[in-house]
Amino acid sequence: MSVYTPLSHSQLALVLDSYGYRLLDFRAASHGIENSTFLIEAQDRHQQPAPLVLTIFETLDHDALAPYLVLLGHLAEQGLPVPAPLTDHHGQDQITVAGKPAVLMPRLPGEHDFAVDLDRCRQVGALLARLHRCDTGALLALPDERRRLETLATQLNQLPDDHREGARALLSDWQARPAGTTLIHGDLFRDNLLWQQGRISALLDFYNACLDYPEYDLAVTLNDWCVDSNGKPVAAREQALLEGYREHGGQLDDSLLLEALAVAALRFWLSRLAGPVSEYSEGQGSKDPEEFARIFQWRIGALAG
Ligand SMILES: Nc1ncnc2c1ncn2[C@@H]1O[C@H](COP(=O)(O)OP(=O)(O)O)[C@@H](O)[C@H]1O
Ligand SMILES: N[C@@H](CCOP(=O)(O)O)C(=O)O
Repeated sequence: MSVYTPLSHSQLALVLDSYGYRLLDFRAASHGIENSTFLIEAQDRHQQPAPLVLTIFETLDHDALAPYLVLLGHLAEQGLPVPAPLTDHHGQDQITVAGKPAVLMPRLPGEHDFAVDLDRCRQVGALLARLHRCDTGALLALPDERRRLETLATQLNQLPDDHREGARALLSDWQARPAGTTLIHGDLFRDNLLWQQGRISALLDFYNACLDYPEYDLAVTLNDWCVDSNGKPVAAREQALLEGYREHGGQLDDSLLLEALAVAALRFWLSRLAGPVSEYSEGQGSKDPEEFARIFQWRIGALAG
């Protein structure tokens, strides 16, 4: 759970009122480290239950948030299990709460479940293939991952001596490639999916989405879903995820994937080293960088052959 911006019952009731909902109860979300997320029980105008989520954005401003909201609406329209933003009485999909941008969305069904098996890996691969096929014509420009990597490169001096120069060279090779043009999620970790009766019911947290190589998205995903507690790749899981991807029309370049796996491991090692978005959090706040140090070691070893 992370709540950087606490809200009182009456503050939240006022917010919901401007959308035509009556607040019954709320709690902080138990996952997530970037924003303040409240899971809400409410009633609509017809006294029907309305499960909702309010997210207060801790780092994105209104302009930066706009492309993600367009993206969510677009993906929901195309039948992906993502929450489309709701609009208030004034037709706005973004509001200001406690001085920060905020968005109200339907709460999608399902629960977090961190267990990994081959069937789940296959479903995740299939979901990524669907996402990567989405048309991007109607979207507003999304920030590009290359810029994020450029910013994260400032953390390279925090790496241990034996990895620093290798990591620098890897990143500079990667950055020299032109960016890909496929819509990618960029953060498909287990905590960004919900499950219901063994099927994926929600894909969440699109705030790392961008246009880049599908191999990079697969790499981010494989590094969370398909490694053991020592960061060692689990071949059967990788195969299942990639099979699911290919069976649903996804195509990939194996040598690009090998490099992307190392870059993606480094990306989350560096972002975890950079620390939480704010000193103050009522919850999880940060994640262990060492987990990605171990994954990086495996991935850079495989890349070196
Ligand atoms: N629309 C939604 N439906 C159901 N649960 C949600 C929804 N949005 C967020 N959550 C819950 O809140 C958590 C944090 O949301 P997320 O967008 O991942 O925040 P953060 O950006 O802080 O990582 C999710 O892991 C999930 O448990
Ligand atoms: N998945 C990343 C952190 C991104 O934060 P999230 O809370 O938005 O998923 C990691 O594990 O480092």
